[in-house]
Amino acid sequence: MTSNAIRGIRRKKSSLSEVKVAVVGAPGVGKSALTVRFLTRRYIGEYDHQAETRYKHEVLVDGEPVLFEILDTCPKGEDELPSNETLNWADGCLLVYAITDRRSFNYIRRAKQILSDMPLVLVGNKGDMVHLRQVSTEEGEILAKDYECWFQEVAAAEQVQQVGEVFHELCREVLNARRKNKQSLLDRMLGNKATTVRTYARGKSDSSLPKD
Ligand SMILES: Nc1nc2c(ncn2[C@@H]2O[C@H](COP(=O)(O)OP(=O)(O)OP(=O)(O)O)[C@@H](O)[C@H]2O)c(=O)[nH]1
Repeated sequence: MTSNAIRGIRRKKSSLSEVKVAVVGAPGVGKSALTVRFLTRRYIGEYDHQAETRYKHEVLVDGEPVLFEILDTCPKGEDELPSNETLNWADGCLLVYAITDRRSFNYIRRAKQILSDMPLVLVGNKGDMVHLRQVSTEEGEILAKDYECWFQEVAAAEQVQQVGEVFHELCREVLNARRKNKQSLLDRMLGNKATTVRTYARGKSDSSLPKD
């Protein structure tokens, strides 16, 4: 392999962003169906797993390579909220409820109370089951406005592109938040430096002033 090729691979690897996503929601809302849809483009109707599952998946988001780490959480019941370990691990959360299940919408409100200030996307799944709807689209929109996050109703059972977009949007939010944090850190550092320079300059000019 030529040295140019090696440099190319190194550059590509270093530009790969890693984004850790926790998929959070009450039992049975379709967390696994959404995750598997995004990972494989397939719909798995019955996904029997008893424990949380972690996946890695590399995709292009807006033309940039991103390595997703996705934690498909698996609460044992409606009272089990995501653990601190999960929340500390995640860069962002996909909050999933089913439009056919009012209690799963209430689960999201309870889960949100323990979330730190992190990028979120709110998803109302099972959008194909409108005849069994218990949560209106407006309620989803109002909650998302309250959380200042992106919201979409989807159907893991029927949609591929829309489900992918939900994950992509969360990725954009995470990368934006990361950029903002970096920028504010940089501003703070530059701000401190500027203060130092100013102090030094004044000191110098003060000492060069003729004394009365
Ligand atoms: N009609 C319909 N059914 C869905 C959809 N998404 C998931 N389901 C069904 O809902 C049930 C639960 O889906 P899962 O993906 O296992 O839900 P989960 O949130 O991962 O459940 P837990 O692992 O128990 O927390 C399954 O029977 C799925 O086939 C959807 O978009 N539409």
